[in-house]
Amino acid sequence: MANSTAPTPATPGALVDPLLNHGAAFTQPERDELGLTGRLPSRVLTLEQQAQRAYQQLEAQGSDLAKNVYLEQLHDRNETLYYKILGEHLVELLPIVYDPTVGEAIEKYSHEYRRPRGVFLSIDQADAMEKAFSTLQLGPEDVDLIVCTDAEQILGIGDWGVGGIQISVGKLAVYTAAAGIDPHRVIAVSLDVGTDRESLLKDPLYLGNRHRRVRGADYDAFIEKYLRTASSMFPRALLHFEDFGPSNARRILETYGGTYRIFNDDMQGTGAITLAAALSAVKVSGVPMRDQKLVVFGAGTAGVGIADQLRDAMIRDGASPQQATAQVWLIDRQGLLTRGMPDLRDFQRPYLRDPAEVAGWAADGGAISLLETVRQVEPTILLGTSTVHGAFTRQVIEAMAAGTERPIVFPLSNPNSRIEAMPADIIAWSKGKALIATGIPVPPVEYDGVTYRIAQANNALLYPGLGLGTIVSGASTVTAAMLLAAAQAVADQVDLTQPGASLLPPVASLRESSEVTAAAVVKAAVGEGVATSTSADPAQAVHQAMWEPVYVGGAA
Ligand SMILES: NC(=O)C1=CN([C@@H]2O[C@H](COP(=O)(O)OP(=O)(O)OC[C@H]3O[C@@H](n4cnc5c(N)ncnc54)[C@H](O)[C@@H]3O)[C@@H](O)[C@H]2O)C=CC1
Ligand SMILES: CC(=O)C(=O)O
Ligand SMILES: [Mg+2]
Repeated sequence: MANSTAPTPATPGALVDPLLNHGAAFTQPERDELGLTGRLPSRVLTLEQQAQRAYQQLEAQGSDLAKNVYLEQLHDRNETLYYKILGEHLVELLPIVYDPTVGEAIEKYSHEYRRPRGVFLSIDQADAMEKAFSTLQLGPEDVDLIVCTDAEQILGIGDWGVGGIQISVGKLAVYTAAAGIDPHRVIAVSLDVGTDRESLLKDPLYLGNRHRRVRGADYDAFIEKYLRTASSMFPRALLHFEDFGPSNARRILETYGGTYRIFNDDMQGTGAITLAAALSAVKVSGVPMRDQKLVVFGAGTAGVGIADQLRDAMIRDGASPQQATAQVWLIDRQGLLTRGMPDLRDFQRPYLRDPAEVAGWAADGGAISLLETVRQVEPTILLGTSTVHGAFTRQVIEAMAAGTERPIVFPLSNPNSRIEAMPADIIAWSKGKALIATGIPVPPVEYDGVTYRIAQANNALLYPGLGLGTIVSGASTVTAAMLLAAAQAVADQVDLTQPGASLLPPVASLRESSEVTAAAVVKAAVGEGVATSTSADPAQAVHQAMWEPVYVGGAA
């Protein structure tokens, strides 16, 4: 049969644009005004009725990935409705649109693909960057936030090339659901520099650049061009960096942090939320922050970002810089990191141990294991940012519990397949003594008559409030004092009076918690002199800035 040349009937714009679409909730006058007469079933629904229907459809999906795909389709159809059901079911749906299910969506991106969301910037067409942003038709005042990734270290699952766009999309969804960042004023970006994952390079359906990662001077020039272009086209925007590889994450922040309004979530956001959990745990354990001994298992972007923040907290609590640094031990693939080892990274250097100090720790003269380090050091805090599932064995936890009364154990690796140990095991092995926070959401654990609520030390519990405070204050940079204010504000919201209490506020109260955190960040930005917009009442300014999922007249 010959293809028809007749034009396809046009779908009216108000039904196509997810930011404008109200679907069956368009009122009769709106339908007339927007050219929708006869293009919708006659009944006009409320947003609440639409949300009820969409939630029923969602619940009928057979798997978490299917739910993620359903929600993304809704996101692409009607953003107000998407955020309505996300906000109403945040505890249930955060793990679907974000960690851990987003990891699966990223792995399957090229196969589950329906339609694009965000801006795809290719290193092979670096000169088209400005043109690509221009297609959004947004002016210099119109953008508050851009989340970008080059996807080299997605969560704990490694390099996923262009599929990483979904982490930018997921992080933005959390910003809006958790802190009311206006979804009309944000952009998700993929910086496609290629991928080193063989399975993607061989996959005929892979949607990204089918070549290896570009590194070196060309990569650096591409990042610099992105920073220049994004910040000159959208000077108000906070530039959030997510899931870059360890060699680039810190370098980009350190090179450009003083010049551009950059935030590295894996280093700064993770460091701050872990500090908040540690502040709570220290209150319970009774060991002062200045005396904490920290073993980091997995000394990459997140692990050393956290070590830096905890070391600074020890210094603020009275330890000398030298003492605080000496109270941190890093373990990576080579075992305990000591001076003179090959393949060390610059950012690990402050914490390297003297080989003489640890001589004899390795039974066979080889690598010094986690277990041996725990036995020798008797740490008070054990941090997992290694992506090694099961690395915190019973022996490790028992050794830790033998050395300290209330061991603080934070297995932070995501997603579920990467966590270093499950809380139920850590609680049983430590006989209920461990103070725990994880990256993934974990249900409460019953042990010996106590209900242990497990804090989710995922940067999602902090970065939305930090971002909102940065946007409301118009801060020119994200300073250490703003990060500290956010961590302290999160920690201050925790009630630790009950045995087994969570070390962090629950996801159920994330929106309220983000509002409080944002006000503290605004005050810190003003105090630091980096705010460009001031208000007599920061809490009120934050409250007013928060977007709500409601239909605003016509197709607004
Ligand atoms: N809870 C949270 O908010 C966050 C959690 N993370 C999690 O932390 C993990 C690491 O993420 P990044 O720091 O971005 O990655 P990264 O690649 O920078 O760091 C991982 C480190 O673990 C080391 N490692 C791998 N195998 C090891 C082994 N067998 N023994 C010891 N060390 C080993 C690697 O060499 C690397 O230095 C991921 O699972 C990620 O999901 C990261 C950011 C935030
Ligand atoms: C939570 C997060 O940012 C990560 O796992 O990379
Ligand atoms: Mg991340």
